[in-house]
Amino acid sequence: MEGVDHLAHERNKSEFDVDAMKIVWAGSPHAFVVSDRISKLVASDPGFRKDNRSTLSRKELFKNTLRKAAYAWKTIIDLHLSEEEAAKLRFYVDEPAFTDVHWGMFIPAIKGQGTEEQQQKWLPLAYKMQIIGCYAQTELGHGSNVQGLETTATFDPQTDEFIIHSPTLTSSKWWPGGLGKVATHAIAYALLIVGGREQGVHGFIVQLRSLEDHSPLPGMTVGDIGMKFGNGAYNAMDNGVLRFDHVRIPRNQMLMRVSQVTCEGKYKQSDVPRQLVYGAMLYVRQTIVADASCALSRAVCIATRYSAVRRQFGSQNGGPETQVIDYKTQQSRLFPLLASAYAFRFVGEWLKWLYADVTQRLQANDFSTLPEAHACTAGLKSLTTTATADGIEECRKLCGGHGYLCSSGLPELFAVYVPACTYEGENTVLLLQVARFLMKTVSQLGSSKKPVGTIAYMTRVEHLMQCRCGVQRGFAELSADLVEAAVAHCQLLVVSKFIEKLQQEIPGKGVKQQLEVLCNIYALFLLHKHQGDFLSTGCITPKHAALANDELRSLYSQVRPNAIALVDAFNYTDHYLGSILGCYDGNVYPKLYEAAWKDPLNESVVPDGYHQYIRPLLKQEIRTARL
Ligand SMILES: CC/C=C\C/C=C\C/C=C\C/C=C\C/C=C\C/C=C/C(=O)SCCNC(=O)CCNC(=O)[C@H](O)C(C)(C)COP(=O)(O)OP(=O)(O)OC[C@H]1O[C@@H](n2cnc3c(N)ncnc32)[C@H](O)[C@@H]1OP(=O)(O)O
Ligand SMILES: Cc1cc2nc3c(=O)[nH]c(=O)nc-3n(C[C@H](O)[C@H](O)[C@H](O)COP(=O)(O)OP(=O)(O)OC[C@H]3O[C@@H](n4cnc5c(N)ncnc54)[C@H](O)[C@@H]3O)c2cc1C
Repeated sequence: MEGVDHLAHERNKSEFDVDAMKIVWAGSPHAFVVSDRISKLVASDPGFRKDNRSTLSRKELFKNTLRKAAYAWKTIIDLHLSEEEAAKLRFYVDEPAFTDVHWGMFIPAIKGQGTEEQQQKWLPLAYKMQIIGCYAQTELGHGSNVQGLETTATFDPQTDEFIIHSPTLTSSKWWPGGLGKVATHAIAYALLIVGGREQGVHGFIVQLRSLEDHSPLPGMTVGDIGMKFGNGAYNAMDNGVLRFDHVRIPRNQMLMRVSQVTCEGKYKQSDVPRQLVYGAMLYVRQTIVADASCALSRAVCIATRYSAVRRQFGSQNGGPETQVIDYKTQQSRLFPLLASAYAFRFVGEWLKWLYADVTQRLQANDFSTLPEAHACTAGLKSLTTTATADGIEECRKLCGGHGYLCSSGLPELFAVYVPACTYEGENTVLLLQVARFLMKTVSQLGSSKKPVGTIAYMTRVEHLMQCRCGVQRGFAELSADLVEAAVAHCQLLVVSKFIEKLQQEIPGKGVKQQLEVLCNIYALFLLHKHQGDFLSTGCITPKHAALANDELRSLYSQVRPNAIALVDAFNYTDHYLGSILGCYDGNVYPKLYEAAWKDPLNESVVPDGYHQYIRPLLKQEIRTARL
């Protein structure tokens, strides 16, 4: 039944103002208007079609991605879109591409680590896409351990140049997105050697390919690293390999905000901390947290709508079966994920503020909050991406068998999303950074240096005041426990930022009440999941635990009538969702049926290969056939 809203009865049940919730989700009325307009623009333009992605070969997929990126750029120019609108357009085009890294890493690295002069030279070219950049840090043999990178940048005072070189196979750059086939330039990270002395890892702007015919410049061996997890999905991205053979670049192409090399060959450090070399990672981790709520909400939207459409068992007197969303087990798996999507949205908003704050301070040479900003971005990146990747997979299972179809949108979403647990800092490695920060704080408790900001609570935890161990002592031995402590610290951040959000004025009938329910679900679900830890540490009694579980069940019942409206508030178009199971009108079965016939296998009734393989089998001619 085309045109009928099969979820209308669900929408009629909702107890709050969905339009007002859409604005809360978007962040502001302005953000909502921009997001709404651009998502509809992309959805209505056949040039951004994506429903055939999973059936394309790698080469076709990649070429189609190039076409879309060029088309997106033309649209941005033709419509005079602002930077904010252009970023939204790329977001809703929803295809991993070299442009993500160009805008998301190459430009921020120059902004954060380049001098004024370098920014003036390179940024206008990058903004106009007259050069396309990638971020070449990771090597075949070294990813997490940045200080272990082997690529060298040796200063030659005779020519005022750096010689960039890959001395070993393991020093080959390996993974950078956009590097394989597209990027003309890279921010390449290399061990700086000046006057025979190693000065640690620094970033360099290196041209990779000719701006005339795109051929690699002399001394560069460059290509794609090959197929990745999932058909379609992240294979639209040309993650690359690069080897340098004594490539020479001018001295002024070392990013010199943090430290400089003079033409006489003197290495000088500014009074900004060395850690600013890692600045681009701080920025991207913050954007990844914001993105986690998008990916999780997308999966949750699909699973929630489909759970309201899908019916199994419970038919009474020949009436309809029960909607699976009414099963308590389905609710107990789905609603904590719905709550998490909202929780990550708000902690992402807060992290954006924290990042803006630390950036402003750094510009004024106040470096005091950098360690906290590093711990927050690293920890929340780890927590939200792990939960989102697991959550997408849970949503797939919540959709039963149909969740396994590519047309559900969930396999591709998972395949594209799951590397977020690894890139931009492997999640366990990042939690160890948080643990180190926490242990440092503990070791300073009782001194004159009082913890402030997100760690201020530590002074109130009595038994921490008794800890007097050095940071390093026992760290490695206890690292598995410390990682759990780091997760707990980050969960505390998520919960407290959700609570702070609720303390703000939130307009719209019933909106605040719904958010309170979701906040309580998020917190109580955590308590439920980690009941053992809470009980064993005496933080709660068994009675508290039982009360919390009762409350959780009651909260699920409160969410139930509002579930569809709560996912409608994400305001996703059917194009962006890319899922038959999650389509707005809930008309799932005819769409699934129709889509099946479009599969390339159904182009012929009798398949290719029948005469060669099936018929000889059936006719028992297999032994004589030439296979
Ligand atoms: C389809 C796309 C989907 C989603 C994306 C959505 C949005 C993103 C938008 C744009 C991005 C575009 C595309 C994304 C897709 C993929 C791109 C992927 C890119 C990459 O992966 S780039 C490579 C990233 N690599 C890493 O992250 C490496 C991880 N390793 C490290 O960070 C460090 O080596 C490590 C682990 C921190 C160790 O550092 P080190 O060896 O120096 O040892 P220490 O532990 O002693 O640290 C020294 C000192 O420095 C402090 N510190 C460390 N890092 C930072 C930092 N970033 N900022 C500030 N300070 C830092 C540390 O705490 C120590 O301080 P202390 O001495 O204790 O005071
Ligand atoms: C899709 C994708 C896109 C990427 N894009 C880019 C890009 O654009 N540019 C770029 O430079 N890089 C990129 N990368 C590389 C990425 O940043 C690295 O893969 C990442 O930093 C993890 O490093 P690794 O692969 O060396 O993992 P490893 O560090 O080898 O991790 C392997 C295992 O060892 C464990 N481990 C490592 N160190 C420790 C430790 N100290 N203590 C305890 N356990 C440890 C980890 O927890 C993990 O379980 C990309 C990667 C992917 C998958």
